[in-house]
Formats: sequence, structure tokens, C-alpha cells
Amino acid sequence: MADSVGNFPFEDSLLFKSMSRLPVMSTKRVLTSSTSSSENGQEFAPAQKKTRKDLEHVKPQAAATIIGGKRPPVAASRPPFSKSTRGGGAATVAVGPSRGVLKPSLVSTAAKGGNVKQPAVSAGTKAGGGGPQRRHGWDLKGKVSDMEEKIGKYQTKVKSVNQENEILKGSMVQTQTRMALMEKELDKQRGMISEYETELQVLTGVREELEKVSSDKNTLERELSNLEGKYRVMETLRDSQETELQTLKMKLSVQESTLARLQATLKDTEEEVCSLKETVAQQQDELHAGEMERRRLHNTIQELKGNIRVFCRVRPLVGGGLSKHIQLPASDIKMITLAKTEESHTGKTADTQRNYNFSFDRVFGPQASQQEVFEEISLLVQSALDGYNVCCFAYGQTGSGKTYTMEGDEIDETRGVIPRAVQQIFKAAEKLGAQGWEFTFTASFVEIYNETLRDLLYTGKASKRPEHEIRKLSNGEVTITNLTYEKVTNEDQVLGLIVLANRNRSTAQTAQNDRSSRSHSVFQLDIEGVNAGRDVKCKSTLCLVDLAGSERMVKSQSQGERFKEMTAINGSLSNLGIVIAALANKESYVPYRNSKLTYLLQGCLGGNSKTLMFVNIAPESDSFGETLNSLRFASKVNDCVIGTASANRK
Ligand SMILES: Nc1ncnc2c1ncn2[C@@H]1O[C@H](COP(=O)(O)OP(=O)(O)OP(=O)(O)O)[C@@H](O)[C@H]1O
Repeated sequence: MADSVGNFPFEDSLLFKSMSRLPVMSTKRVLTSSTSSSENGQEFAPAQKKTRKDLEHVKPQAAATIIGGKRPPVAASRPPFSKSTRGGGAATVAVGPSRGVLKPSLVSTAAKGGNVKQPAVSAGTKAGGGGPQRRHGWDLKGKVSDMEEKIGKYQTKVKSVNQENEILKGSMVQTQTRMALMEKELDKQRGMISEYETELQVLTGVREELEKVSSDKNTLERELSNLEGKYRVMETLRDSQETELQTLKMKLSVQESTLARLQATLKDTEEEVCSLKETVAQQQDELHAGEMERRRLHNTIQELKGNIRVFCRVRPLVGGGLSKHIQLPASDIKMITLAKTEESHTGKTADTQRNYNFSFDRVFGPQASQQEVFEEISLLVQSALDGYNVCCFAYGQTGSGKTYTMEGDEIDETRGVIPRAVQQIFKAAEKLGAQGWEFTFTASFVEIYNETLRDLLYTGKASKRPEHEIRKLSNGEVTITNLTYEKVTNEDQVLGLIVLANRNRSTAQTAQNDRSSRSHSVFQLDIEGVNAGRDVKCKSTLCLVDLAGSERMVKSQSQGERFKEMTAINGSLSNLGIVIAALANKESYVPYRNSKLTYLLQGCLGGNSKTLMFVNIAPESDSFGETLNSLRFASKVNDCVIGTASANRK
């Protein structure tokens, strides 16, 4: 066993004895060539030489225990000293063929030597070809001599091993020193690596930032390039605008001088306008006063003409020519004579002619045009705009020309009273607008058949046609429930409503023959005017009525529905006469409620209205009786003087 300095106490006999049993000391060198099994010193010498040579090349790791592996174990790369010293000194070194550093010549085995298996054959027992001869038992001296020789060899060997050990120790110290240095160096290097790594991280960050900055730079460069482009455009624009500005400045200076001139002119003009405004205001006042005066005078004329007037109109003969029994004196436009030749009952006397003379406000012969007729009515229509209720109705037998007079045909010349009145009203309203008047117009169209009301402006389903009632409001106005009251602003709208009403009438006509002849149709236009500047308002109704045929049916021919119709027509027409007579006589009770027609027209027939009745007559001989009746009825109406009308003004 090696001590701390590596000396082996071979002089100790006990130890010496025990060592003789150590397998380490076997002459059989495990790592040497198998061919060398000799125990003589000649054989050892080359081995030692080899070991020294090898040791010169031993690197720090060569001190590790390497056992026959192709590569040294991982532990061999580390400093092996602590391990080998624990084992009690020298390490076992085996051949590392791949390295070639340690040759198989050297095997240094520790006294304990547990790890390396040595051949069990001792030196003494192994008899080689050249070894000492076996001595006889009695040859003790020889044996001792052999032993001493052996001991000598061993001692030499131990010495060389000790030398080797010393060299190894020196080498180990060197190696340790070098290792310490290298470890220091390694630590230093590690520190540097860590620093480098930190630096690398910083640099990586810097690089990323640099890349970002570079990309930002690219973007900014692009933006800059765009901006530069825009800047160039703006510069061009600025240049052109500067030129324009110069031009404008020049123009401005011209304009300024013009303005100065104009301002002077304006001042003069303003003064002039001021004086003109005063004149206009004065003239407007005068105009308004004139308008009011016109209304007053117009109304006076109308009153003088009578608040109920009757016009007679004779329809032309269907086949042309002149009527035999109707005479219209050329000198008097108010007279009409109905002449009837009565044959002598006895035949002995001459036939006598009986004349029935009638006088009306105006008589229109068969040649009278629609325009001529309307001129007389237009004064009344003007009264409607002035705030008076106006009612115009056509009375006469079927086919006498009532509808022709009221509605006429579609062509301009043959248009009747209703379209002409509407046209006049909208035109006059427009003119009055210049004087500050604003008008609102509401139209309705109703039919009275068999004392039942029917909305002629109804556009819904026939099955859902509502029923109507006439109501008198607390303010005296008359209204019809569920009736269409259409706001209109121009003539065309009203004409459209008339077309709709005629369509509604003809639908009913298809269901019942000649129904239109047996029903009254009432067109109403409610007029509301406001002159806000003068604080004046007016409200009136223009009522245009086409009455049912006035002919009397022969009682024997009247049955069922016809009889009912006849009763209704006769009732309402005779009641119309009664109402007009009651109004004319200023009776306290006027039976308006006796028929739907008079109840509906009560606002237009009362003291506060102007009424015009057309009596239409047919010229045919066979209509003589009905014509006479019509003229008699109209004559009665004509004799009535309805109380002075007053305009609905506030
Ligand atoms: N003054 C006139 N000039 C030319 N034609 C006329 C004139 N009056 C009426 N007529 C024609 O006579 C015919 C009958 O007239 P209209 O239909 O107006 O009578 P009506 O009294 O309204 O009859 P109904 O009571 O059946 O409605 C129509 O063809 C119409 O064009």
C-alpha cells in the first residue's frame, strides 16, 4: 500500500509476505502483449521504458482509470485525482486502443487492486521454459538464494515503480496546476460567454429595433415621397391660384370702383324705393278700399237684380228649326210666350190662340251659347268669392237641357256653368292673392235619390258604401256625415272630381234606367278666404244643383218603384217651391226639413244667400204641358224677394 508520499514499505517483512500473495505482482502483465509471460528483468525493462515514454504523453485525463474500453468513460474527461487517491494511490491504467496514448505496457496496480483481475498463477508456481529449476526439498539454501534473487528483483521493481509514481505525482501536480489554470480560464471564458450572450441578447434586441426602425424608415420614405408628390401638385396649384388671385384682385379693384358707383346709385334708388313703398302702401290701402267698395257696389247691383233670380233657357229642337209654340220677342230678352192654338169645340168658330206670357230675369233662346249664359252668372260667382253664399240650380223636365247648362260638354265652348264657375273662382282667388288674400277650397258632390244621399266622390268598395245623414252644426253650418270633402287647390283637381262624380252616377244609371233624370246632384265648393294683413276673413259656399226631371207622371202609369220615385221628386221639388215662397214671405217657419234637398240647401237659400234658378224648357210640341208647368213654377220663384243678403265677413 502506498503512503502519502508514495513510498512502499517493502522492507516490512510481514507486508512483504503478504505482498507476495498479491496478484498485482504477478509476472503475467494483463495489458502487455500476451506473448510476454517471462518474469525476468529483461522482459520488464522494455515495459518500463515504454511506460516512461507513454507518461511523457500523458495528458491530465490519462491518470484516469481506463479499462479496455474503446473510448475512455465520461468520468475520464474530468480530473480523476480525487477518485484515484481514495482508492489508495496508483490507478489502474489499461490500454486505450483508440487513443494510443497509454500503451498496454504499463499496469500500475494498487496494493488493494480489487478492480483488475489478474491471472491466479503466481510467479513462483509458473514454470516457464527459461525459469529457475525446481529445487529439491532439502535444498533450502538454494531456495533462499532464489528467494533473495526474487526479492532483489522486486525491490528493483518497487524502486522503479516508486520512481514512476514520483513522476506521475509530479505530472499530476503539473496537470492539477494546469487544470486549475484551465478551470480559471474556463470560468473566465464562461464569464465572457455569459457576457457575450447578454451582449448578444442586447444586440439581438438592437437588431430587431434596427429592423423595425428600418421598416419605419422605409414607410416614412414612401410617405415622404407621396407627400413630396402632393407638395409638388400643391405648388402647381398654388402657382395657378396665385395667378388667379392676381386676376381676381384686379377684377376686385374694378368691382370696388363699380360698387362705389353702384352704392351711390343704390342710395338714390333706396330713397326712391322708400317713397315708392309709401306710394304702394297708399295705393294698396286705396286698392283694398276700392275692393271693398267694389264688393259693396257689386252686392248692391246683385240686390237690385234680386237675391233670387230666374233665368229661362230654351233648348234647341233636336232636328233643328224653330219651335211652333215658343215665342221669344227679339226686343225683350226677359220675355217668353207660350202660344197654344185651341181648336173650336163646335167647329163653327175659328181656332183660338192662347198665349202664356212669362217674364224672367233673362231668357236665353236656343242659339244662346254657354259663354253667353255664363256671363250672367259670373257676377254671382264673384259674390261667392266676396263671401256670399250662392246657389244655382237647374229646373226642368227630363231632356230639357239641365245637365247641358250645368256641366256642358268637355270641349271648351260647350263647357257648362260648373267648370266655368270653378275656373273663374280660381283665377279671381289668384288675383286677390296679390292683395293679401289666401283661399282654401273644399269640394263635395252628392246625389239625392229617393230621399237618400249618395257620395259621388266615393272611391271605396261598393259593398262598403257608408250611409249619410245631414247635420246642422251649432254655428248654423250644414254638413253631411261620412261624405268626401276634398281639399282642392286648382281647377284641374275640381274637373277631375266632376269626372269621378259622373262615373259614379253612370254606374248607378246602369243599374236603373234614367236614374240620373230622377235624382238631384249637388256640387258644393266651400270657400274660405283670409287677408291676414288686413285682418279680414270671409267664408261662403257655392252650390250648383242639377235637379231631377220635373215632369209629372201619369198616375195610372206610376207603379212600384216609379211611383216611389215620382213621389220623392215631386215632394222635393214642390217643397223647394214652398221653401222659397216661405223665405220670400219672411215666414217665421221655413219647412227646410220637409225634404233632403231643401234641408241640404238651407244655407244657400236663406236670407244670407244669392240664388239663381235656371228653368230649362224643351221646345217640342209634346212637351208643351211640362213646359207650361215649369214656367209657372219658375214664375212663382221669380216673384219671391228673399231678404237682403249679407256677406259672411268677420
Ligand atoms: N242649349 C243646348 N244646346 C245644344 N244642345 C243641348 C242644349 N241643351 C240640351 N242639349 C242637348 O239635349 C240633350 C238633353 O239635354 P240634357 O241631358 O242636358 O237634359 P237634362 O234636362 O239634363 O236631362 P236629364 O234630366 O235626363 O238629365 C243632350 O244631348 C244635350 O246635349
